[in-house]
Amino acid sequence: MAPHADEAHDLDTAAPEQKCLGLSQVRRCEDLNGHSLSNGHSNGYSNGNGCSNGHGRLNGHYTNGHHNGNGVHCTNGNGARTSNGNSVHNGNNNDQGIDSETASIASNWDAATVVDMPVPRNLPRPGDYIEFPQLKHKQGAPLNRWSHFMTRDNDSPGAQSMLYSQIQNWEKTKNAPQVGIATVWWEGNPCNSHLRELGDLVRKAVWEEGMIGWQYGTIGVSDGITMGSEGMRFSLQSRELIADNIETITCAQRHDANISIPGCDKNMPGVVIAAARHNRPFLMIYGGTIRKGYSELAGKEINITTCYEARGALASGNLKPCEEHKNATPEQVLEDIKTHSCPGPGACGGMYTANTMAVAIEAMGLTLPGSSSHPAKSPEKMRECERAASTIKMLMEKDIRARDLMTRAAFENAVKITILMGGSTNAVLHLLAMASSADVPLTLEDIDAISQRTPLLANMKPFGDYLMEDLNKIGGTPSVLKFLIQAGYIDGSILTVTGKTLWENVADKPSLEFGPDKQAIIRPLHDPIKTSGHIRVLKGNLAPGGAVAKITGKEGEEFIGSARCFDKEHELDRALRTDMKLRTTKENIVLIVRYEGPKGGPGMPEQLNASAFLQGADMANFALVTDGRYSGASHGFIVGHVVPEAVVGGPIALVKDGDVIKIDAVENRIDIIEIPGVGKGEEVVRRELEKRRREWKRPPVRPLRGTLAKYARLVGDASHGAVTDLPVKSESLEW
Ligand SMILES: CC[C@@](C)(O)[C@@H](O)C(=O)O
Repeated sequence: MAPHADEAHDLDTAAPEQKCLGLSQVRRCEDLNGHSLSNGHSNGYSNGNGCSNGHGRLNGHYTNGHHNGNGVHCTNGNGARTSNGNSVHNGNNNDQGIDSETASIASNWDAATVVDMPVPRNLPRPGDYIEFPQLKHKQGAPLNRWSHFMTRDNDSPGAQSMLYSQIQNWEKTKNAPQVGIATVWWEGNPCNSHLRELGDLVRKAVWEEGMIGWQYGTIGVSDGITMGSEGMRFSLQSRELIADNIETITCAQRHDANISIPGCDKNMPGVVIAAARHNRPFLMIYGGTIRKGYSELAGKEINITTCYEARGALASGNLKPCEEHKNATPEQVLEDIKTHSCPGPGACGGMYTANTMAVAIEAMGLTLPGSSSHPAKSPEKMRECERAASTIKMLMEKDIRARDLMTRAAFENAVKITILMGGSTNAVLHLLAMASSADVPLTLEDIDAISQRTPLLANMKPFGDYLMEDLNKIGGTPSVLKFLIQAGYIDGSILTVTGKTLWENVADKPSLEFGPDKQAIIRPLHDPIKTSGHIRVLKGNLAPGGAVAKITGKEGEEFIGSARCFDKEHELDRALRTDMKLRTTKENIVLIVRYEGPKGGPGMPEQLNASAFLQGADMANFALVTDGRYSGASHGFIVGHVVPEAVVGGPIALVKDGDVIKIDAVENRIDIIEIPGVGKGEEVVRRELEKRRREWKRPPVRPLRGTLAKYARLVGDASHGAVTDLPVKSESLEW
């Protein structure tokens, strides 16, 4: 069937980085947020007013008179509110790629009366994605901007018949907007097992708003369950598959909006990457954290990490029962820990990867307030699901799309809160990947620069004492955001899914209190855990393309030791279990685990088994270096994401047992500084590595077929987020 005339060539052609959309005309702006994209990280800190940071940020001309009733006036105490002054009168013109016929369909939709909406538009580059004329922006009705091409007139009777069979109501089939509800549901993982129930709540609320809610599932992989096995190789690629899955359904089925409900680590970046690609009105509902567990035999609160660390403790004779149960064997203690670590549904409870990503995405404004800290099983989580329906409808009415919120300032918030909260190293990969999908410039160097000037404040696990459930009790992420906006670390002026600014979302939340007898989870600014970030981007002759370390300071800031190399994680695992000489050495050892990168693994597996073993066995004289990655639960002197990875001939492939390696988390370097029998110093090492490179042969790469083989062929390096959907520079792409 020939496309509708208005479906064919009705696209806006302005370059995305120049776009800022007024509604009845395309306006060109320097950038998306009133400051230059290229120097975005020089954001500086706001003046504590929590709303304006003096960058002319767009923060609040979103008036539609109904639904959110926000009237958005900044409530930051000083009334500061900035606008870039580009308010554009929308009027009722019909030049946005939606014909008059469609407009009449829209009349059922109580057209919004938006008059002034300087939303920072971040449209994809024309040609990057399958194009729909509805790429044109328009406030108010119709809300079925994408789906009406199937449901109007008689062009698609087959589609209409099939849709009607599910809806049983012609009025709705023809006119109601269609909201995709993507749940990363599957029942084998506590992080995901409850998501369909949450999806059902959302679906019901969407229908009650007069819209159609289509719930569907995506794939998911559990890091916790696959940890240490070949299955773990599928974990990182599941992020890409989730993104592909949601992009496919949203675009193929022409959904008018998307609500995604992820739970486990890769789920969150996966749904956000999808949102940047389909660029429909979007919001994310995080599945929520698990409750903490308790082991009677160990006599302490426990969580999933306790299981992994108990393994090392068992092997080294450190796993002991508490006094009250002193007759229990170590095996019984382990059994009790395993039984009680996961007391219900929800994602792993510390500031591990899932909670890190959820907090980061909330700080970007892509969730309702509190989404990242509401526990999986809580009335707050249920209310959030119900509220999602009216929120998405409001976003559709205002035509605020995913990329409009995915600005440079939003990404900076995400990086900063990851550091302030002691988040997972995986956030580096995921934020780079998410930014890449939204065409927002964000580099490893930007993350490093932010980390250098951002303190670590949260006393949360893995290295600290508290879990997300504890944080929720003191006000959760909204109270933390309120504090951090007031402190000037987080930009409160970004637009969020509520149609209000981040500051407006949290201004009336409880304030954190500091001092004796108050909370001990978030440290005051004058007493941080570390004055700069725990996430360190290292470079040096071992990782010329970058590496990412997690250094909280507890483990020291410098490590010098002799290399002990392992090709693949299972070799190290075997050595840790069986090589008593290695385990009992008093020498400083740098364990190198290679051929575990995105391509070489393939799949860049998380190496929690090794890091937890070292913790559980108190092996503080060991550092770990890998081209793979770590769990959010990993801590100790750990360096991952080494680029270039071994399989492409990176220097990590050339290290030999005994080489002396220095990791310097102050100067942010990782170098081979001495080669026994050859000599010391930069030049000597460089020449020796050149010699070894000539002798190096790439080991056979497996597998050759199937999803991981496809992944290995497509995936980029970790310093660029390990993405499979790399930005294409020109149309002359070689196939
Ligand atoms: C056991 C599962 C974890 C904690 O490893 C993973 O979720 C992560 O944080 O990376």
